[in-house]
Amino acid sequence: MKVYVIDYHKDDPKKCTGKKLVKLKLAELTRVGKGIILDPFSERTLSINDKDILIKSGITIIDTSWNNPSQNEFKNVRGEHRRLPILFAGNPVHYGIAYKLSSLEALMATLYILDEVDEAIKFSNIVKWGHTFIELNKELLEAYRNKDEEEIKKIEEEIIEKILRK
Ligand SMILES: C[S@@+](CC[C@H](N)C(=O)[O-])C[C@H]1O[C@@H](n2cnc3c(N)ncnc32)[C@H](O)[C@@H]1O
Repeated sequence: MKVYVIDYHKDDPKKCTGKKLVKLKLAELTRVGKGIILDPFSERTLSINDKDILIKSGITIIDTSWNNPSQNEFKNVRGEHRRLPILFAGNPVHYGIAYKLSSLEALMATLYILDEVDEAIKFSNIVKWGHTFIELNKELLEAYRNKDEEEIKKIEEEIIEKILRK
């Protein structure tokens, strides 16, 4: 399984998990999108239907800043764009915030949902807080795992409704 990173060099290099993946040779730098493009602005939601794309062509993470992400940084990248369903960041910068995942967390979530749990856990070991993300989202990740897009959207709607009712 191939992991690619498009790096816009917008974040503190010391905290950047995209750079870390490349440095550890767990991902390859690219300028063109390949396979699944992790794009929080996408209308399509990642699901088990995307597993073939992962296997054949891999996954591309777009490492930009959450402070000022430009939609063009995503739009200009060719490939199969997918957003992740609601999940909460476990990293120290955005802890507890919905949807604002780090590059590494987005990769772990993708692998988990596509039923590659062992791979997701392997990646969680490269940072101190990696396991926190999995623990924090365990119930959600298990609910989304191996499900198709419609099922995932339905689960997500129910979760959001529950949060709003609180
Ligand atoms: C905005 S960058 C932040 C990069 C930061 N330097 C780091 O180390 O995490 C995180 C990237 O992970 C992916 N990502 C994060 N949350 C996502 C979500 N909810 N849906 C889809 N992709 C997401 C996207 O490729 C996104 O651009």
